[in-house]
Amino acid sequence: MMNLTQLVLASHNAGKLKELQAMLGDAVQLRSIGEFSQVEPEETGLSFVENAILKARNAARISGLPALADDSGLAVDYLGGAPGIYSARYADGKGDAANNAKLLDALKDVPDAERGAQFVCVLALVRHADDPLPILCEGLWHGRILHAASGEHGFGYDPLFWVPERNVSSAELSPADKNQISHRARAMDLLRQRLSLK
Ligand SMILES: O=P(O)(O)OP(=O)(O)OP(=O)(O)OC[C@H]1O[C@@H](n2cnc3c(O)ncnc32)[C@H](O)[C@@H]1O
Ligand SMILES: [Mg+2]
Repeated sequence: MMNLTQLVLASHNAGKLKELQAMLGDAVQLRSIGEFSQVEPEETGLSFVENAILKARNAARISGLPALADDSGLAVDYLGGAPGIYSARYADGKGDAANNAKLLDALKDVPDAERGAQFVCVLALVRHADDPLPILCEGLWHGRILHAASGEHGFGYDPLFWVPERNVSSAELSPADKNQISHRARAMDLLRQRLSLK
């Protein structure tokens, strides 16, 4: 088994780093790829899996450390799974607020019953840049897209994602609660099992 006291997280998203480090606890220290490079790799894959592997390999190459990547996004039923792997770029790189505004507009007048969506998270772990056997773990979180933003916690699309288990938006969940039930939490549970971490 690999020595995993230190991993580089192949992400420039501070929200992901915070959540993943909280889930891992003290056993594994996540170092941001931002310590090594500010250049973000182009996400050229057509699936979450491809993009997660691409980001993990890139970070391992740059840092010389084993690397964990998180490729995630929001798949909306009414939009045939969009924005999906393009979630971060949905409003052409103008950021979270613009992404949320565009999504609300795309679902204007769509009734609740047709506003189903899932958050998706794929975690990829490589021991080194050319690792032929990346560990892949996926987590899904089912919910619905609200008609207006609500809540201040989290990041990205959280203010628009209604969580049926709690009857609030995911931005209204405490960070600890989100980290128990989110797509990312589910993927991380699987990863911990694969690595025999507790
Ligand atoms: O690629 P890295 O550097 O990791 O950072 P990123 O923000 O570009 O990450 P992705 O390419 O995986 O795109 C993820 C998109 O999905 C959104 N997203 C992912 N997880 C989320 C969560 O838990 N809550 C809200 N939005 C989330 C996020 O805001 C982005 O728009
Ligand atoms: Mg990205």
